[in-house]
Formats: sequence, C-alpha cells, structure tokens
Amino acid sequence: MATENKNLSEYDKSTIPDAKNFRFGIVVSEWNDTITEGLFQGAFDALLDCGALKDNIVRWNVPGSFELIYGCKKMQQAYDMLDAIIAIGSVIQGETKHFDFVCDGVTQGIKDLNIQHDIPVIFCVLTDNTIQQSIDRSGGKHGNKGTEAAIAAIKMAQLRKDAKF
Ligand SMILES: Nc1c(NC[C@H](O)[C@H](O)[C@H](O)CO)[nH]c(=O)[nH]c1=O
Ligand SMILES: CC(=O)[C@@H](O)COP(=O)(O)O
Repeated sequence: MATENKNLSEYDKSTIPDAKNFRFGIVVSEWNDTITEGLFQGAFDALLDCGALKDNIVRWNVPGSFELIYGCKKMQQAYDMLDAIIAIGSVIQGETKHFDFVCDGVTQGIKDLNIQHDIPVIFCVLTDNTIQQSIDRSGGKHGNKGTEAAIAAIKMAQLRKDAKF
C-alpha cells in the first residue's frame, strides 16, 4: 500500500507490546535536519507513548544518511544491551545520480547490520523526490515515518526477546 493511502502515524496501542522494559538507540542524520528532527520527534514521542522510559533511549547524530551505517554498527557494539536501534535519515533527489548511490548504499548497509548483528536496526530513511514529499512524511499530511519506525522497533524488540526462549 502506498504511503498516500495510509497515515504513517496511526497505530493501535492494544496491538503493541509494552515498551517499558526495552532500551532503544536512535541514530539521526544531520543532512536535511528539519526533516530528520521531525522524524526523530515522531519516533521519540511514539516510544514514550508506548511505555518506553526517556532514560532508556540513547541518541547519536551522524553527518549524513550514508554514515548511518557506521553509526548504527558502532552503537550495536557500544551498547549491546539495546533491544532495537532506529536509523533516521532524509535523502532527497538532486541533480545527479548521487541520490541513487546514497539510497542504495544505506539500504544495503542497514540490511547487512540486521544480518551481522543481533540488535535489529529499523530503516527510517526517507528517499524522496522532493522536499514536499519529505515534509508530508515527517509529520505532514501522510503522518510521520518516525512514528511508524518506533512501532516497528518495539515489535522487533519483542520478537527478539521471545526468540530467546
Ligand atoms: N544528499 C544527501 C546526503 N548526502 C551525503 C551522504 O549521506 C554522505 O554524508 C556523504 O556522501 C559523505 O559520506 N545525505 C543525506 O542524508 N541526504 C541527502 O539528501
Ligand atoms: C542525495 C544527494 O546526494 C543529492 O541531494 C546531492 O545533490 P546533487 O545530486 O545535486 O549533487
């Protein structure tokens, strides 16, 4: 279902595990920071709304979305008690093919982190054609992908916990 047919911020708390005992990392790209700060706020607010404690959320910043890969890897290594990590970025098409390489690189890199390490990394990277599309998906008319990512992080933290027993 395309984003335009659903609101990214909608969730049913009755279907989401209580997050009070989970610890989360959030790595935020500084490129397009007006967008990434909106995504972060959506994720942070949703985590708290679902029971997470502020003291159980750690945030790191990286320069751009491509650095999310290394930043999330180092966070997995530094904080092995985390239950999930959210990678937040905003990539917007420019004049050249650089957009394609950044988007593909970040996608593959974060996929690899989910394979190589035992802390799930949630892909909260907008890959938009225009700034308006980014605005619409970071708290605008289509909701907030950060909210969606937080819900995914809670569900994956619970899956990881259940899988250990
Ligand atoms: N154009 C965007 C970038 N480009 C920068 C790269 O992510 C990276 O920081 C640089 O290539 C140095 O390694 N990053 C974004 O997050 N969003 C963009 O639109
Ligand atoms: C995603 C990018 O790296 C892009 O915004 C950079 O812009 P340009 O392709 O015009 O150099």
